[in-house]
Amino acid sequence: MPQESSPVQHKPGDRELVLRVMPMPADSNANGDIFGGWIMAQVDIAGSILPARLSRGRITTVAVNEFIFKQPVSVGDLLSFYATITRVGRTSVTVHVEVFAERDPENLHVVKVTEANLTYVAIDRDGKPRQVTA
Ligand SMILES: CCCCCCCCCCCCCCCC(=O)SCCNC(=O)CCNC(=O)[C@H](O)C(C)(C)COP(=O)(O)OP(=O)(O)OC[C@H]1O[C@@H](n2cnc3c(N)ncnc32)[C@H](O)[C@@H]1OP(=O)(O)O
Repeated sequence: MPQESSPVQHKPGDRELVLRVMPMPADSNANGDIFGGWIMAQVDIAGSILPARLSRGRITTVAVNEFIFKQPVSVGDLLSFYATITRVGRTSVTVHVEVFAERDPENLHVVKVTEANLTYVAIDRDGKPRQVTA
């Protein structure tokens, strides 16, 4: 664990658990699986954590470069979101997010359900791009 007062450093390639969440019945679609849009929203939040830390301020999502639903997600799956910074530009940061589902406590197994690449832009108070690092 970092000391409370020390800034957290992230280098491209470092993978970090940034979010854990369990979908509920209200997040289901007509097939009984979890809505893709719900998963996308969680991935957007998870992907924003490292760029927000790195840029030390406001960020916004500029692009979802790739998004793959590899396996359906079910109510009660424990989802873990791992993020890796893959590129740091002048004002933008690109992140790879992998989502794993831990399911079936009686026969516990872990499945990669989703992966995505997203790009975030550091913005100032007026919503204009600003440099990621000073
Ligand atoms: C404290 C620790 C805990 C942290 C914990 C904090 C949690 C923190 C939570 C925050 C929560 C956020 C997560 C919700 C995120 C939303 O919900 S965001 C909502 C949806 N997004 C929006 O509404 C954005 C709308 N778009 C815009 O406002 C403008 O297009 C932008 C993004 C400011 C960019 O402005 P622009 O003038 O077009 O900028 P431009 O100079 O052309 O490009 C800027 C950069 O973007 C890149 N770019 C542009 N288009 C693309 C593209 N299609 N693909 C890839 N890159 C592109 C450019 O290459 C450039 O990068 P650099 O070369 O400078 O590195």
